[in-house]
Formats: sequence, C-alpha cells, structure tokens
Amino acid sequence: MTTRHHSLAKNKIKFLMLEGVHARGLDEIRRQGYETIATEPKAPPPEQLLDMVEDVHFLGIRSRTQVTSQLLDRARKLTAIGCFCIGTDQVDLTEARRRGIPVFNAPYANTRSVAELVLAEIVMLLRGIPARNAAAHRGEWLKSARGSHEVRGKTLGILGYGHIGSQLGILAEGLGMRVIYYDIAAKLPLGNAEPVNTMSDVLARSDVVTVHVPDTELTRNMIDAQALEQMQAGAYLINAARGRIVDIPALADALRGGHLAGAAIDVFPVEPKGNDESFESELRGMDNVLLTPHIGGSTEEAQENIALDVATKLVRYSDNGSTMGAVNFPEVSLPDHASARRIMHIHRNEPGVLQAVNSVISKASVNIAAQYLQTLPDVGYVVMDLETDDAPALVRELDAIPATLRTRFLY
Ligand SMILES: NC(=O)c1ccc[n+]([C@@H]2O[C@H](COP(=O)([O-])OP(=O)(O)OC[C@H]3O[C@@H](n4cnc5c(N)ncnc54)[C@H](O)[C@@H]3O)[C@@H](O)[C@H]2O)c1
Ligand SMILES: O=C(O)CC[C@@H](O)C(=O)O
Repeated sequence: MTTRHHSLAKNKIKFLMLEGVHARGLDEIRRQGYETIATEPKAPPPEQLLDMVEDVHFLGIRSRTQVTSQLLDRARKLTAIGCFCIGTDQVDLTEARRRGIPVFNAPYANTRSVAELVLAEIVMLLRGIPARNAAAHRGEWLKSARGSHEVRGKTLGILGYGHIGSQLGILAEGLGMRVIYYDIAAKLPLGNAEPVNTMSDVLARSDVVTVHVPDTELTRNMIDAQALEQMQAGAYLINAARGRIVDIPALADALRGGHLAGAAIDVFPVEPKGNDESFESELRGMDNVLLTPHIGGSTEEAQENIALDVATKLVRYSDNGSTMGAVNFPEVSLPDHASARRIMHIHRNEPGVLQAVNSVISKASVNIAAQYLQTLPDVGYVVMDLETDDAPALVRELDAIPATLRTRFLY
C-alpha cells in the first residue's frame, strides 16, 4: 500500500457529502474554513461513486452508501469518513482502518427519535390501527373493540438493550408496560426493566418484541422462522434496527398464517437508493403491517444534531488529529498544539515501528514537546508535537518507514 501525507491548505481539502446530509453539517464545515464541499441528495450508484471519490479527502454518508474495499482503493486521498447516522455496517471498517482511515458516526443523535417512533408503533399495533386505517381509506368502517388492547400491563420484549433499547424501555414503562430485555453484553437495567437470559425468553414472554441490535454476523436473520414460532400467538414484531436482522419471507408467512397479529417494519434487506425508486417488499399490501421508509431517525431535530456532531468530529480530526469517537480506529484525544508542529503517523502495528519513528525524530535532533499513542492489534496512531521548522522533511522520513500507512502534519 502506498503512503502519502495530507498536509494541505484548507482550500484544497475536498469534502463529498452524500445522501442529503443536513445543511447544519455543511455550515459547520464552512464555518471552520473549508470551502470545497460537493453534495449529492442521494447515494450515487456504486460505479459512479468510484469516480466521484478519487480526489476526495473527507466523505460524508448515511446508511445507503456502501463503502467497500474497492471504493477505498479508488479513494486514494481519503482521510476520514463520517457516517451521518448511528449504523456503520455500510462501511468496511476493518479495510478502512488498514488504510489508515478513521470512521466517525453520531452514536446518540437520533436515539430519541427512534425510541419515540417505536413507542407510537406499539400503541398503533395494539389498537389495530394499521388495518383500521387501511380499511377507512377503502371506505370501510371497522368500529369494534375486537383485537384492540391498551398497552398498560402488556410485556414489551427488547432485543438489544443499548442506547435505543434502554431509552425505549423507560418510555414504555411510562405507559405502564412491563419491560424485559436480552442483550449479549451485561447492561444496567433502567427503571424496572428485567434482564432475561436468552432471546427465547424474550420471544416467549412478550406481547410485543422489538429489535434494537446492530447488523452483525450474529444478528443476521436472528428473527427467522424458528424465532417467530417461539413468539406468542397474537404477538407483534417491530424492527427499526437493520433490514437483514429479520427474515422477511418468514415474517410474511407468520403474518399470513395468523400466528402474529401484526408488525411494524422500518428497515429492509434491500431499500430503494432514493425517493424516486420504487419500494418492493413481500409485506406490501398487508393491512396489519405498518411499513415506514427507514425513517426511525429521520426527524429535523435528529438530522440537525447528527450533522453537527459528525461534522465537528471530521473537522476536529482534520484540524487537530483527534480520533475521539472513531468506531474503527485507535482513539486519541488531543489538546490544541499551540506553537509546535503536530505530526500524525498512522502505521501497521508491527514490532520496532515506534523505535523507527523515534529514531527519525532523534536523528533530526528535534525536541518532542508531547507525544500521544494508541494502538489496536493491527494499527497504531502516534501524534507528536515537535519543535521544528522542517516538518515536511520529517514527514518524508517517516513515510519511508515500511510500516507507515500515512503521515500528515499540521502547522
Ligand atoms: N431505523 C432507523 O432509522 C435507525 C436509527 C438509528 C439506529 N438504528 C439502528 O438501531 C440499532 C441499535 O442502535 P443503538 O444506538 O441502540 O445501538 P447500541 O450499540 O447502543 O445498542 C445495540 C445493543 O445490541 C446489543 N447486541 C449486539 N448483538 C446482539 C445480539 N446478538 N443479541 C442481543 N443483543 C445484541 C449490544 O450489546 C448493544 O447493547 C443499530 O442497528 C442502528 O443502526 C436505526
Ligand atoms: O439516516 C439514515 O440513513 C440512517 C438512520 C439510521 O438507520 C442510523 O443508523 O442512524
């Protein structure tokens, strides 16, 4: 892999922001002195994107743009990626790290929006609103209490008790629901939520099961035919996490067969790339299913907060080198570098590499005002504040170290 340094004037640093990143993020980047910001309202087709990223330094995406190793190979100047959302499964995080590219996201900025939507869906499903609404649009009048229930006293089963799951649990308790959850990690139960030992316990005990896990190898098709069978007859399923977690044909069968009373699905294994593409799903046309176009986190409040959060992280990495909040990278929190030159060296974490870095500095008789280091098993990140007038010469020597992935310096 070739190495390069990115010690560029701000007006030469290029941002490409896709999928309609909120204007607040673009304003923030401009406010910090960056001028070259290209924007796209949607995720470009993969082939087109390969050409678009060639000279881009900072890439901003949401959930639809796939950042593959092929794209990373083409994006030879790419310095960091901002996911303007929570999920980062659309990015090959390991390949990005191996190329020295940190990936940032907004881990909490739309949590509340998702929790509020799911709470509303629980009420809607238990009252049979999706079917009654569809019937009324067809001119039918389904005035009946049959199959309609209060949520008070019902059991909500949460799979994945992270930021969204735990926030939702508190809101649901406010409506009088009993909350149980299953998580692979030990989590502090909030309110009266009860942790249970297995996913099967949640499936068997809940009136409503809601999924809030990330998309991982473990969670793909986690809700399959077998899991659906374990749910109580007449229960409801909600998925506002990721589309590949629920086996949609199996869910359609469970709904058609009447085992489940209804579902609310916000995310799908294949989603349209933009609002002008048609949405295909086996669930279309089912009156007892609430279908929403991946809008769990799509509120004005959330999009603005996300944009500011991720834009700030990208700018901070560019201006200061801080990787705090990176999801795939050694995290280094850095103070401002007042008078010294700051050199940032990203390397494969191999024996002897730090010694080689320090030897470059000591041979040049440069005083190190401060040094910061964090490593992951495969990649290390060292930041040095140096009292030197010739940072470019040092960068050239650091680039020559075989384990170097990339080096940049700041004035
Ligand atoms: N629909 C939307 O618009 C929308 C918006 C925001 C987030 N999301 C998605 O919601 C999901 C959850 O977000 P979050 O912020 O709560 O994430 P989080 O990381 O805070 O919580 C996820 C939880 O799932 C647990 N988990 C992981 N694998 C598990 C497994 N196999 N079984 C049980 N638990 C498991 C983790 O330990 C963690 O506690 C993510 O997939 C995210 O992409 C969707
Ligand atoms: O805005 C999006 O595209 C995705 C939102 C949501 O799924 C997330 O992961 O934050």
